[in-house]
Amino acid sequence: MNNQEKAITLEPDLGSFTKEELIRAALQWAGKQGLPVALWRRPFQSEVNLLLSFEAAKEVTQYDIQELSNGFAFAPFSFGEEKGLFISGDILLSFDFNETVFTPLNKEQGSEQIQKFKVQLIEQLEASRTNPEVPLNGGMSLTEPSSPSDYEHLVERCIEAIQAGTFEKIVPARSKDIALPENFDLVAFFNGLCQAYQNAFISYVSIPQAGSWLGATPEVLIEKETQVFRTIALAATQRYNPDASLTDTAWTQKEIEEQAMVSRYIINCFKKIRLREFSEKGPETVKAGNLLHLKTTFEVDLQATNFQELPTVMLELLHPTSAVAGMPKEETLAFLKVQEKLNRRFYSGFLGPVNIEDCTHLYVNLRCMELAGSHGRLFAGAGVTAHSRPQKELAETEMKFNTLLNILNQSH
Ligand SMILES: C=C(O[C@@H]1C=C(C(=O)O)C=C[C@H]1O)C(=O)O
Repeated sequence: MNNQEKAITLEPDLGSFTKEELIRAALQWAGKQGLPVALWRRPFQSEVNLLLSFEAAKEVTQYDIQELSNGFAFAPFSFGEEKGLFISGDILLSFDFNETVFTPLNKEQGSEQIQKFKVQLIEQLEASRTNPEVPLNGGMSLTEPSSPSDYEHLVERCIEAIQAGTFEKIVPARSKDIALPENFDLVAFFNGLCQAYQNAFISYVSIPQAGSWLGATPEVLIEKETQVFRTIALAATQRYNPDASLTDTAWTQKEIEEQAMVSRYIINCFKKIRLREFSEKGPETVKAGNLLHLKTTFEVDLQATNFQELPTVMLELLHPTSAVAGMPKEETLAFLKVQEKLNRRFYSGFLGPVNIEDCTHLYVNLRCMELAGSHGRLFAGAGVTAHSRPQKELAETEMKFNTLLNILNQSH
């Protein structure tokens, strides 16, 4: 285990608690003290991770992957103009099958911190029996007007702007406020998402400066697994039909072009930094919950190209990609700022573990919602091109909201 002390297996005194009880108590512990916390499950993994920190999340203007300690990144859509957040990890809790492992990430304090934390966690586990509620960060006002017809008009304005020639593609977004079920259970909802969406990155992040966010995103922004760098171009959307095979899925010209633009955007980023040695696989049809998308995967061997800074450089160049903003980037960002009338906050920003076990996995924060009190605010966008139809794009945002809504309704 790189940079980290040997993992300490859970002592028997905590062994009688279930994974759900431990997760709940750890989230409550962090919430009560106003400390940041991140809970996630990576695609196709059974392991659930929970990162705890003993200090506030740091505000950052850059994520230097080579320099950062073990932690979790949480960046807003307007990262660059606004600061991003970084949770420096002190303790990593990993839950896999019936085993829970506590790993100290902070070399100086290490195992002593774990022992102290376990004592506090036991107290919290007791308290949790009488009050199972997980405290949420944030208290957004739920007043943003974003009616379905407002969105259709926004799509119309996007189509007009594209036809006028300045833009190739624009991705307008909207939000939808919902009342949470009376017996809302965050941990049950998180588990429901993990079970329903094997190929998504499931996350719950709660940071006093950012609020509390839940999501099930299908989109990798950048990944570094030891010496492999990876990014993907994901776009185009249709409803998943369980009776049809993925390989038989037909895509319209509009959808093929829309996704090709995202691929082109990534290749242009590689060109900018004169990187020629990359592999490209796709486009292929992939399932994301109730939806299908087109995806192309790009990989680079960091050792062979001798380009260790690549993840940091590509992160700066890629975000926000044309899958969530548009093409050309700067012009669409300026257009959306005036026209969208939505504070996206952390929706379509990025998030994920950094330098944990020598891997970094950053995802685009899609299919997500912000939680506040008894309400949630869902966010979704759709790629608009010259051939878009407002009604269809509106329906697409509803389908994207359903990624979370279907499971919320099922698990309560
Ligand atoms: C913008 C979103 O999704 C993105 C846009 C897509 C599209 O326009 O078809 C598809 C996948 C994502 O890259 C979202 O989920 O809110």
